[in-house]
Amino acid sequence: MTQPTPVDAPPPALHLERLAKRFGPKVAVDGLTLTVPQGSMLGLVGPNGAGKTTTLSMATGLLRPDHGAAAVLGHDVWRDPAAAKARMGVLPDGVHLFDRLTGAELLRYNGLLRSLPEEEVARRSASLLEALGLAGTGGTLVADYSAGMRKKIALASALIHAPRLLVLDEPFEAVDPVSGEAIRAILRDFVASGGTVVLSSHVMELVESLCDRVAVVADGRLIAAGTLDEVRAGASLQERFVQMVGQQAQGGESLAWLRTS
Ligand SMILES: Nc1ncnc2c1ncn2[C@@H]1O[C@H](COP(=O)(O)OP(=O)(O)OP(=O)(O)O)[C@@H](O)[C@H]1O
Repeated sequence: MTQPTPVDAPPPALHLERLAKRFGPKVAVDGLTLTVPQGSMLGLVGPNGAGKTTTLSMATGLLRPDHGAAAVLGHDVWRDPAAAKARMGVLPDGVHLFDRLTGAELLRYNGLLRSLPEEEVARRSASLLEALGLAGTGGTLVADYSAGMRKKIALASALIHAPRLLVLDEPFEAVDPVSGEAIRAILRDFVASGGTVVLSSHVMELVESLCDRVAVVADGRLIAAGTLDEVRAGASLQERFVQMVGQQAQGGESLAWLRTS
């Protein structure tokens, strides 16, 4: 696979090379190439059905691409999955958790699965539960968690082995503002210490305030990528996004029947 970096440069945190996926007649991802340098926070944005989740699923080894390749810190996700996955923490779309475990048990399970010693798992679990505002609910069954709490425990599970790359599908969805702020602080700190984050979101203001790089996907193709300033080109990200994607809200004449008077 083509590496766009010079031989002696550090490998990118994530490199996607002409990834493609089709579901029956539907082309979900159409030859998408993207490089995410280490130490950056990239926001992946695009309209509903653009192919973001499919891309992230292929990037993280959850969905096998029809064509193309993905590499995490130089390790091919499909040819060397153990090395790639050891370096990556993933918050997938529509997380399926073992919900008959308590939050603390779920973290312990994930920590032990990552070969961490028992005491280290306990230490990291306690600090993650605390940082994410779940300290009082570590003994509650995940089945009894709210949607936002499930998102937070899934994020904690993705962090417990201190990965170098975090791939997060809509990490702020259903999360309250206080927890959202805590998650932002965790992600900023993670990147400041050399980690890399790739997150998808529909909230342009959030991407604008948190990310230093943006990739815009539409119809399974990358239509823009670069630093935040390069992509927004003097406008707000929201304005640029609407211009690029061309799905400006219509006046709603077809909904005239909805007007009551
Ligand atoms: N398992 C599947 N079977 C059939 N079609 C699928 C499947 N998964 C995704 N698709 C289709 O592929 C396209 C891309 O879907 P995907 O979930 O990747 O988009 P997305 O950008 O994440 O959307 P959203 O912002 O709404 O979450 C859509 O047209 C979707 O209907």
